[in-house]
Amino acid sequence: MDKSLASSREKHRPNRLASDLIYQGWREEVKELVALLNKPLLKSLLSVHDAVAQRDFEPTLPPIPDGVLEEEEDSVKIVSLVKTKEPLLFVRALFHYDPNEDPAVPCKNAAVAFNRGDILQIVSTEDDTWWQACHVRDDASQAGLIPSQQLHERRVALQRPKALFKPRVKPPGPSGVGVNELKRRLLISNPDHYGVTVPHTTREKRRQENEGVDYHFVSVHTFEGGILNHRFIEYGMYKGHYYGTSLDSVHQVMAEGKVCLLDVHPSKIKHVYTSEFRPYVVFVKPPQIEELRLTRRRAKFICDEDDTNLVRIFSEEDFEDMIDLAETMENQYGHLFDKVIVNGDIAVVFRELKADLEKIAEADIQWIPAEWSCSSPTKARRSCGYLTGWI
Ligand SMILES: Nc1ncnc2c1ncn2[C@@H]1O[C@H](COP(=O)(O)OP(=O)(O)OP(=O)(O)O)[C@@H](O)[C@H]1O
Repeated sequence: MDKSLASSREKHRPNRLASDLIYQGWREEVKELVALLNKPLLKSLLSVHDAVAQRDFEPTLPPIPDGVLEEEEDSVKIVSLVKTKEPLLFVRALFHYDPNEDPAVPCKNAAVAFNRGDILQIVSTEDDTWWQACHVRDDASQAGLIPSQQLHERRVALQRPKALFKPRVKPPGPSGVGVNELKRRLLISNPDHYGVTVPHTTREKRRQENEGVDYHFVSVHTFEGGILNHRFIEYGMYKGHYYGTSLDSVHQVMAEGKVCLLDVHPSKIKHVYTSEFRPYVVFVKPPQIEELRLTRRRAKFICDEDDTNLVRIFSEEDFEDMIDLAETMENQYGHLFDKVIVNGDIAVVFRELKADLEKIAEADIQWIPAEWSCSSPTKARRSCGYLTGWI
């Protein structure tokens, strides 16, 4: 498309178009159109289009030095090396790094410390083990060494889960950290916006239960077919009956136009880690033990002892297990989490979570793996190193 077309669209920015259409009596359609045109994805698409139409992407070449063309040589080749303003790549850190705690870093003073969530500009990936990067938040920041993706992945793979050495911890076990409480509060706060999945089970339907509301009641044959066809995100057996959460049940919630609140063990996140679901993963972790004791004084939780569900109050041992298990999970799966919240004061935590989810829904902006930016639905392996795309 040529410049004249691009500049003609410039004149028809949403506001001008909107007032023309409102004048013609298209008020509702106009609102929808303006909302659509203001979506970040569409805006980016239009700005890329304009850049291409105006050939903005071409580097500005420096002028040819005086006298070069007057030289007597038969053929003069002018080679210009131009470094564009384009950076090598931006990444968002998925783990915390402190060179002072890293005995392997070649030079602590030449390394860059960062926290989970920081945005870094990668300057060099030439070395397999140590990359060079600087912080984006800070214009004056110097580039320095950071562990490469490969190095960090190797380190994580070598980490032994702490739980293996702690016989009291029973992963995945009842955590009681408050995931259901937060889900329940989100649902009540906006039932038109949030939804939850209906699980499948092979046990008999009880009188007060409804098919498709409490559970999908299915035969063992159907359930096992679902397992074979990888239709379950998570499943297990309790008192001789299967229970599970299927991918289809997530589709059902999404088909109603709702955000699906899904509670899964971190090891199962990979099943929904696709461009189709684009999950936003929130890890709920317990506060320090003093705050746990204080906030959970009156709380009760369901635990499974000798195959029986018991409702009981938290013991000191439950608190310690909860903290240990959360630490193990965060070490092992921290790279999969978009947000970590510490569930201390429930009212404060709920407000924070709700505001965060609303911000994401409104802005329609989320960090995603770079491979999801291509059009076909893809599964991604979120590496424990970095995420490299931002949409
Ligand atoms: N921040 C909090 N302050 C006080 N009580 C809380 C808080 N968070 C959760 N609770 C209470 O702790 C108990 C266990 O919470 P909840 O059932 O939500 O845990 P859960 O993580 O979903 O556990 P499970 O995975 O075992 O189902 C409930 O009685 C809940 O009301």
